Amino acid sequence: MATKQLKTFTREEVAKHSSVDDMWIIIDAKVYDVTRFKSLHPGGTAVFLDDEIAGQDATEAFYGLHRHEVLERPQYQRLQIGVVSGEQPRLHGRVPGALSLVPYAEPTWLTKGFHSPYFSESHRKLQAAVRKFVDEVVFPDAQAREEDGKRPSLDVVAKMAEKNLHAMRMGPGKHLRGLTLMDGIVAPEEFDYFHELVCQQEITRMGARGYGDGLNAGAVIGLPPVLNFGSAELKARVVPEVLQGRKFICLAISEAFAGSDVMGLQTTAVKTEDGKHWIVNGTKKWITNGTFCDYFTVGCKTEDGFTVMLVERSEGLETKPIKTSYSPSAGTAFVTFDNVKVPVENTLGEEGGGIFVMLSNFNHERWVMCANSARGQRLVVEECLLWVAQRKAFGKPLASQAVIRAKLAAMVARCEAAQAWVENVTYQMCNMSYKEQAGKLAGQIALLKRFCTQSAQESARDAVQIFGGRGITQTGMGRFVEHYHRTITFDALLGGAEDVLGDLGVRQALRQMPSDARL
Ligand code: HEM
Repeated sequence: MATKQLKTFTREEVAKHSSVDDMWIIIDAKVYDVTRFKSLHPGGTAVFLDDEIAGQDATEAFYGLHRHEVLERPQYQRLQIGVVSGEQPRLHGRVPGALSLVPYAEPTWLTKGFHSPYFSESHRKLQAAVRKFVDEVVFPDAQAREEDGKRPSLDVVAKMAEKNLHAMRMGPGKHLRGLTLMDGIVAPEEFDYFHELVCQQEITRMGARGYGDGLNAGAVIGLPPVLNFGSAELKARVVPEVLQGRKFICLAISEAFAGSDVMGLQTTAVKTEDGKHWIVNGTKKWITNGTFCDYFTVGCKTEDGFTVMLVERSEGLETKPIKTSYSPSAGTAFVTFDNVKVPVENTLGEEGGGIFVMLSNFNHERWVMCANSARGQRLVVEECLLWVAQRKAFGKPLASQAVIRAKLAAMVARCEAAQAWVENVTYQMCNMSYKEQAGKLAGQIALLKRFCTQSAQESARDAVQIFGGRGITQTGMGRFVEHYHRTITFDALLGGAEDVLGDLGVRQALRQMPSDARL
């Protein structure tokens, strides 16, 4: 199709087109012919008949009611017939791959003129590449899948695999050996938890919570037990196909009977007489990615206590979707095991040693959630700052109301505090062995997660107050805030509920109290 030739008009010429049968408007120096469109306009025809709109510059009115992305939709781009002579369009929405210049929209280490002791040139290069990739490849799919509820597109999963993004989301370790990470930007041996933080936070920045979980979050929590406790044969078979996005894995621990109470689980695994297989019976609930997974890392009650094993989708294993408050893209499932036969070689760790397998997994899982929570909050701060600056109420920008500024002050403080604590813990992880992390950081990460999810929920509430009705509307200007507010409680529950984690953190601290210290 030939590109339409855009003409140049003076503002006086545009003003002549202000009748019902011939109507133009200006938005950001671009001239739109809305004569036919106005009767199809989702906001009604009447708005265009206003003397201050027809034939006039409607930029301010437009941006008070629409996100910039509306003008980027092909069906509306076609309405543009020209530009105002001597003027240049300058307004933009999200610029793919670019850093945002909105204050606090980026963590300090990505803010011009600010410094950080943690991030090197290699982290910065990775960040730039992952942002570009996520914005160009993943973001459009995320928005579409959140809407239609389908799982993330397999070609996006495959493209992420080409960059080895699935592998990088597992953190540093032997699984990265020999891989080309993000076209070789980072060498596998230099990849550390800050590199992983970059990957996790850039993916979260999409603002699509259900889709984000659908995008192999199951592997982030379900594969490490295989990596750390699986036999060499099992790892050789399962790990590459999961990291290459050809097979999917999830963590199946929680049950309807027992949420955070791992010892109260009722799914059983009993050995066959020849000792070669486990026979698994029971159910699991709220299993992220379960609807489409090939592998399930399952916690079972066994003769010796609690054992974790890798169960493959096979006869007797069924999954049903659970409707939750985020999108079905996450593949949240109810899983039933009816005499499912599992080779004993699929046992992860010691028989009866499942608690150790689970506990050692929790730190990384919760740290990922903290990293994501800190980044999710920041996106909401950015949305709110943009909104209060461009939206007018009572004849003044919303930002001129002190009560709005007070809310923003609290939101900024929370997200900066969360990020600073996440970066500090990340630094500790980079400098501690896996075992040391398990011993020293479990309490700290539990408290951090509690802080992140509580502050996220407070900011979600503030953001809805700032956006008003749009904060509870799934389309239009407040759509990211609505989504955030609707889905934020997931973070506060998955990987341990807030009260449970708070208690864990304090109990750990009390255990380390010096016996001779007194007030
Ligand atoms: C080329 C110009 C325009 C296009 C393509 C356009 C498109 C749209 C679209 C797609 C919506 C649905 C909501 C959304 O997706 O954000 C909408 C809603 C709306 N539009 Fe427009 N519009 C244009 C110009 C205007 C102008 C100049 C005004 C007013 C002065 C206006 C007033 C409204 C109103 C009041 C709504 C409903 C907003 C809401 O429910 O929150 N539109 N428009």
